[in-house]
Amino acid sequence: MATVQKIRREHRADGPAAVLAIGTANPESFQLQDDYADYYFRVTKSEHHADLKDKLKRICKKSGIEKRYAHLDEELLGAHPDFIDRTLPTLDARIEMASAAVPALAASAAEKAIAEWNRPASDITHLVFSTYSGGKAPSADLRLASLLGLRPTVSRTILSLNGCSGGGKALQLAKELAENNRGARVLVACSEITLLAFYGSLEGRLDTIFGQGIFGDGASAAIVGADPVVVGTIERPLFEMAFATQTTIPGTEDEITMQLTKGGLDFHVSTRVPKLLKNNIERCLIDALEFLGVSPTWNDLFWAIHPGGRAILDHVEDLLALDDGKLAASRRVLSEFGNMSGATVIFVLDEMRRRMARGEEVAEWGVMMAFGPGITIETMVLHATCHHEN
Ligand SMILES: CCCCCCCCCCCCCCCCCC(=O)SCCNC(=O)CCNC(=O)[C@H](O)C(C)(C)COP(=O)(O)OP(=O)(O)OC[C@H]1O[C@@H](n2cnc3c(N)ncnc32)[C@H](O)[C@@H]1OP(=O)(O)O
Repeated sequence: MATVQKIRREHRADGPAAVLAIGTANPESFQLQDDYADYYFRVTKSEHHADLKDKLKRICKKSGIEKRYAHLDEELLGAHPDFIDRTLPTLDARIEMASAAVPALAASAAEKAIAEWNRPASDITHLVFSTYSGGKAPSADLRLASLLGLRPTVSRTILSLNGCSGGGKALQLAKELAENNRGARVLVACSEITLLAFYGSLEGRLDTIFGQGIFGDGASAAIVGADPVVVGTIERPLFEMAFATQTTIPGTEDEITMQLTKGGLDFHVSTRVPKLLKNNIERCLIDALEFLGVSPTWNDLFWAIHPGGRAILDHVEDLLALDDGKLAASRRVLSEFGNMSGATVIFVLDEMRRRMARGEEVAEWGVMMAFGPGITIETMVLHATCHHEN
């Protein structure tokens, strides 16, 4: 008779989990940051809020963003003018729209990841899906499984309202699943669509103006698995996942919040967030790297930091005295897409592997960090295996 220990040993993977493929997608419609304040106040018919328009212009100018994508374009908004007024009961209509758009965008990203992975979608054993843009069951994870033709036994997990830390958490869960289930192949999908939180401006609601200045829509996907199939180089690891932690900054529950209301998704991000992160991330980094028994200088590592805002990247760079270019992957993603909440950090990994393939980043070891409500800090130590691949 087999023992539980023996069964456990046989069902665990031998090697560490690794990111085996990445895909990303955005809606077709985009706005240039330089034009955004004019666009927003025109389509929301709020030109009379001149002071708020000036504020949005200031935020856009300092955002480090050039372009952002959005599912809710002028035409769709024209068909739903009630979305502009946050006091109207539009939640049902927003959720209906998001429940189709969120999995569809996730499928576009996942199809690219699966094509790169080089194996059929039916080989995926687990799905971890993260989004703040939902409010229905069955959720976007089931719809995505159906769009991709995943097997009926695929084991699904949905993470809701994790905000900007959702991608980090989803990757950490994927690592645990892959290492504890021999042969598992986990599809991580993050899909964020801002239409739940799109309102016209209102005096005294500065969160709305802030959100309009930095957030955008996007979906990202990664395939995670241990013990890659190397015969015929079917699977090629990009980043081995060495160690992951989650930390919550005590007493910061009210600094980043999200709540579904009858009028959509209400959110608040305090102006203290960049400073709070600056004061707390070094401890997370030291703990994660001490556990591994290494103490590199910060510039010896590569950095895949969630670009929650330009000020967050500036604070991290300053705190760790990082050389110019060390945060180039995060800054480029911020510039090209804005803050796509939980989806963003996988975009940064995608950009990082391109930089590594071009020889623009040579560090072998690195850190991925994502930040969200809590305030939660997700930290993962990565070992890159994609430097000399292309
Ligand atoms: C086409 C796309 C369409 C998109 C539609 C989008 C619709 C909205 C959707 C939102 C959904 C979001 C839900 C997710 C929420 C969870 C987010 C997270 O988990 S974690 C998110 C983590 N991300 C962050 O925490 C963002 C980090 N922050 C930053 O990166 C920067 O502060 C900055 C870029 C925003 C401004 O640059 P900086 O160098 O600081 O420049 P200054 O000091 O000169 O300030 C300029 C003006 O900005 C003001 N202001 C600043 N902050 C806030 C605020 N929080 N609050 C309000 N206002 C704020 C400040 O008061 C000043 O006003 P004024 O004096 O001129 O009147």
